[in-house]
Amino acid sequence: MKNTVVTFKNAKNMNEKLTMLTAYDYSTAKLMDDAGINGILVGDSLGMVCLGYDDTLSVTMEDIIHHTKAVARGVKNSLVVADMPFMSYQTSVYDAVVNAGRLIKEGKANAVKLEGGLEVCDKIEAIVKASIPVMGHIGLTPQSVNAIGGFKVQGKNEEAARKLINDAIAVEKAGAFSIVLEGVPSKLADIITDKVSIPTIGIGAGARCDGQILVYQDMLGMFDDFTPKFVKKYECLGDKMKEAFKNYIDEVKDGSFPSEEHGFKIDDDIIEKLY
Ligand SMILES: Nc1nc(=O)c2c([nH]1)NC[C@@H]1CN(c3ccc(C(=O)N[C@@H](CCC(=O)O)C(=O)O)cc3)CN21
Ligand SMILES: CC(C)C(=O)C(=O)O
Ligand SMILES: [Mg+2]
Repeated sequence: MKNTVVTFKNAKNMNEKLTMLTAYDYSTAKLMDDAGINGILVGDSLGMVCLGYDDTLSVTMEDIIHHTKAVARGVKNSLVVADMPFMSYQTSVYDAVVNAGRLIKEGKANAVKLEGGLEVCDKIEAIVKASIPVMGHIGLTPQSVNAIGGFKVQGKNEEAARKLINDAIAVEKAGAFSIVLEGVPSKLADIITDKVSIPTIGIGAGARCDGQILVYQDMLGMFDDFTPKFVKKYECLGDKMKEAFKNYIDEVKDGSFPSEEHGFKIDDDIIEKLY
């Protein structure tokens, strides 16, 4: 059945965990959708895992739209959420609504996600007023990497913890249907999950969140530039892929690929005429 923002809200009330993964292309999204994932995020982590940047700041609207279109074509039942890239919503409420609209209209996303607490609530409110569902994202917010001074766990002291609780409440009040908690101590994430009536989706935020999300290359073991503590590798596909690439190289070099079965036939009398 098609997952909607209503599915997400009901899941919290039913105490049923929500599952999300990132995806950036058609075939990966299709596999996840077939597997029964609730939501797929076209994350701006795209910049790091697909495009090779050191952070997410260079990702553009065009990048996200391009990849969201591909993901949306692969999906039947998952909720497609597109990340609003850096500087597509921070600049003004107007920019936020226009760019959220493009992710829905051109990208075919079902919802958008943007980073921040109290300071972005005017944008969340305006986008929601335009009938576009918004997912919040607080804690470790990678678009603030230069302001924070790295990809670091947030909310470790009392003041910062209180700020995160207030941010979550503000984001809910602004109309978000769900909120990502990234890089937050587990016991603080528990408090936030209890304080808000929208589902919390955790990544490095413990087991009591209403749902979980991971970057798919991380959980498949396909990305090793860095491995956050919160990543569990369900597979080591990177090693398996490298092995397959090596076998292909060896077989082409030694002539065992392609074999006859991989070729196409033509009548011998035609070939004779060509000689
Ligand atoms: N592949 C990938 N996975 C992600 O989860 C991810 C991205 N890329 N790109 C966008 C952001 C950046 N994220 C990151 C990046 C690094 C750490 C990290 O290295 N954390 C360390 C230090 C934590 C600390 O010092 O507080 C860790 O051990 O987890 C965490 C999250 C999460 N997102
Ligand atoms: C890690 C998730 C939450 C994200 O924002 C992304 O992949 O860009
Ligand atoms: Mg992101």
